Amino acid sequence: MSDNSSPIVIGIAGGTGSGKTTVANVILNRVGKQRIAYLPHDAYYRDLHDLPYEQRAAINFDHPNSLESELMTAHILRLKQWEAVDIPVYDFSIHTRTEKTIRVEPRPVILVEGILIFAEPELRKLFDVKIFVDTDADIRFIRRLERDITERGRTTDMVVNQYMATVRPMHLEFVEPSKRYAHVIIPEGGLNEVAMDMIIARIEALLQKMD
Ligand SMILES: Nc1ncnc2c1ncn2[C@@H]1O[C@H](COP(=O)(O)OP(=O)(O)O)[C@@H](O)[C@H]1O
Ligand SMILES: O=c1ccn([C@@H]2O[C@H](COP(=O)(O)O)[C@@H](O)[C@H]2O)c(=O)[nH]1
Repeated sequence: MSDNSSPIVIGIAGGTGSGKTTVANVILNRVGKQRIAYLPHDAYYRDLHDLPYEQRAAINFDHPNSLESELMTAHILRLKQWEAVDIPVYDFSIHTRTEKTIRVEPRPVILVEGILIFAEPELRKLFDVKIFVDTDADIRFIRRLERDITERGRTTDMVVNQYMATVRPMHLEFVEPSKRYAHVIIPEGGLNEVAMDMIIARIEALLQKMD
């Protein structure tokens, strides 16, 4: 938990396509980007550039081991000490990290998003507020199909095969059970105004305690 002088850490988990980024964007817009250090867990997929593309594409990206969560944990701890961090930049179309990094400055709120952030005990214990975005699997799959084809360079077959081989089983094994750790479960994600108002009010109250 944060003391009065360290940033508040908020986690947003939920299945692929559930609306995590949308919830994060509502928080960023309503609380103000200038008050938030934003860390997507997606940025911490392991660097696989030593492997050929075919081997990279076959990796189970929905298992906790595919992410360098220890680096994210270290970054959150540094941001909590008001130190800046350089986070990796990941390229989903080729399944590996780029050589670029992005500087994230310390801010009063640290906002963390990802499918597996509550499944990792070391990460989970850092959050002051844990939000789980709950969306039916059929809706999530349709959203993912559209997104992976338009933004991540995939074909329908690739999306369907990956979903059946790893996305769905890992969701059932790791993501869905991690819902039990959430303080708040939001149906409808960022478009759920009542839930978003309550979350924003809580964040504002925590920020006031820091002033
Ligand atoms: N409540 C909602 N109703 C309809 N569409 C939504 C809703 N929340 C998110 N979306 C859309 O679904 C897609 C996936 O949402 P996103 O927030 O990127 O999910 P995630 O980050 O969990 O993968 C996006 O195109 C987004 O605009
Ligand atoms: O190289 C990669 C790395 C990850 N993925 C998939 O990304 C999703 C998580 O991102 P969301 O934005 O929450 O959907 C995860 O289900 C991985 O399967 C990938 O396809 N390739």
